[in-house]
Amino acid sequence: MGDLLQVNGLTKKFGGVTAVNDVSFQIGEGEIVAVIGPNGAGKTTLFNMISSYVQPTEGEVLFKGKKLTGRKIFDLAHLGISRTFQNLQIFSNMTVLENVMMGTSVNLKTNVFSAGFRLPSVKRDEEYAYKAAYDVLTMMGMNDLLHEQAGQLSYGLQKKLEFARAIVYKPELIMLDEPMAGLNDAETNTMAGYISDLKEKGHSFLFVEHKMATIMQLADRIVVLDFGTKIAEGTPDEIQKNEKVISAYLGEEVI
Ligand SMILES: Nc1ncnc2c1ncn2[C@@H]1O[C@H](COP(=O)(O)OP(=O)(O)OP(=O)(O)O)[C@@H](O)[C@H]1O
Repeated sequence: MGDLLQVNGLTKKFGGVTAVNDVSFQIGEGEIVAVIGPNGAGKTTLFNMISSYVQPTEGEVLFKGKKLTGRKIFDLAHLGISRTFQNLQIFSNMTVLENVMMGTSVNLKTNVFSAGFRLPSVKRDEEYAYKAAYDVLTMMGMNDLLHEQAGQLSYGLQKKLEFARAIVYKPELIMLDEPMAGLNDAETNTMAGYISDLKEKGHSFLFVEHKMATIMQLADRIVVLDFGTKIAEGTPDEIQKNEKVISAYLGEEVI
């Protein structure tokens, strides 16, 4: 399995605080990697560096051998990387369909939402965006909500909507920051099902999550952070038995 993503020695210092300290790991094609660790361990900062929201103090990230570090956020989408956020980032005043259509703009030649002229290329792009968004929303059982205002949806549905927007342009690597947070058990299982299905289709995932059962079920490999440092990496089985991880994070009850 070739490496899709290589994280090499990432460090981030905020003034006197070292939020992430010399963290390295890889993600192979079609692999699901989870990042876990106690609150404040540096998970979100690591995520932000990988997705170019935050520049590292040291280290670099390669995607299919190309350097990501220093690129614009929009470039990442073009390269085939998407991400969701711990705090939902949907367009509340737009409809469900429009939100997901926005996610397709990376694959379009024209800007569907600002194009003033009714050129054939704009129409083709609009049709593409509509069909791609419709197909994803149908797959996720949300096709009866197409014209609802996104801000009016329940929290669980808004999480699904953000996920739909992240996957609509079929990125190779999908980064999810706490995709199950705030979801009930049924919603969590549904979300886990979508992730497994996409893995079957060859997509790779990097996700941060606190729900242990879901992580153990989904992840091929787990990276554990504590105080910004990687203290362990391994399969779910290995991580559950790792003494350092148990004392730093998991506690005795999980084993
Ligand atoms: N912009 C910032 N400026 C200063 N310190 C920051 C900044 N962002 C994060 N930190 C600090 O870096 C450390 C890591 O924070 P981070 O949010 O990455 O942890 P986390 O593992 O994602 O936590 P949680 O599980 O609570 O989301 C913390 O000590 C935090 O206070």
